[in-house]
Amino acid sequence: MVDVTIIGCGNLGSALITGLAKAGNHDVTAYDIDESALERVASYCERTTSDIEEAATSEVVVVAVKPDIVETVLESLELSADQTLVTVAAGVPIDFVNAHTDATVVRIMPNLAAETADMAAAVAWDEVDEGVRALLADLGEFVEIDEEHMDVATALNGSGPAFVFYFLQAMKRAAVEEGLDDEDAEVLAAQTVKGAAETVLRSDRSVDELIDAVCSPNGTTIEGMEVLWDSDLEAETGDALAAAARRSRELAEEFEHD
Ligand SMILES: NC(=O)C1=CN([C@@H]2O[C@H](COP(=O)(O)OP(=O)(O)OC[C@H]3O[C@@H](n4cnc5c(N)ncnc54)[C@H](OP(=O)(O)O)[C@@H]3O)[C@@H](O)[C@H]2O)C=CC1
Ligand SMILES: O=C(O)[C@@H]1CCC=N1
Repeated sequence: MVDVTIIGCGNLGSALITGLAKAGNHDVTAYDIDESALERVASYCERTTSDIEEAATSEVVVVAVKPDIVETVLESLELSADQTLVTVAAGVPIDFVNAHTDATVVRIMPNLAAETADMAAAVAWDEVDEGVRALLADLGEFVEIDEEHMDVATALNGSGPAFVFYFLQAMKRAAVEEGLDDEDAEVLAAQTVKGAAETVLRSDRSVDELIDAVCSPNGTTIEGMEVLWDSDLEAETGDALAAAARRSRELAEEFEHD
């Protein structure tokens, strides 16, 4: 059992706590200044606290507050060199966190699918931290990257779930327009996205080969694919990803000027 504290139990922190509870390999302490946030996660963790000193005793401490609150939290956290501090905040550089703590700093870009242990995460570290590796492995898939690529990871797998939710909803709405029941359309759209993603992860075939495999000659799929290939969807998706990455770089600049 690795002792983990999650500081900030909002959207992301609560997803991490719920996912870790399912995996069952961590002793989790939840810390937040908002009592109602602690109440919402209480059944998924060993203890909740609003005492920062109690929160600071774990081997791994994850700071999951908004980027502009990170400095305040770091200033109140007394960690030692044998502890690990995990930062998840968009745009907050490792150097900035290092300047505020004696702990080993690991930067990750997680996502909301931590809740179901289907998280995609990118991690940047000077050397592998076994405690964090075990935590990430429990919550889904992760890749190791250089910190300079954190902005694009933030756009791809941090913001990415929102982009996919949007596409899923567009598919669902179109099916409802065609007459399908709302709930049935949601189940079919969501399971289709999940199954397609799982197929990409598990298959040896490329995405183009998989598209080909669905497109029967003179069948239905090719009619829909012709519409997508003729549209601006690929370029617009690229623009969305670039906008999110640009914002991550902007946030980082704010910390560099501190
Ligand atoms: N949401 C996402 O999908 C992802 C988020 N992230 C990163 O995770 C971080 C958190 O995002 P998110 O969960 O969406 O934010 P939320 O606002 O949902 O959660 C933050 C939580 O921290 C609490 N909080 C505020 N100040 C303090 C403090 N001083 N000490 C402890 N807790 C505090 C907030 O309380 P209150 O509401 O009362 O202010 C809230 O409960 C961000 O840095 C973001 O960049 C990374 C990847 C994905
Ligand atoms: O929107 C944000 O800033 C955070 C970081 C990635 C996902 N949510």
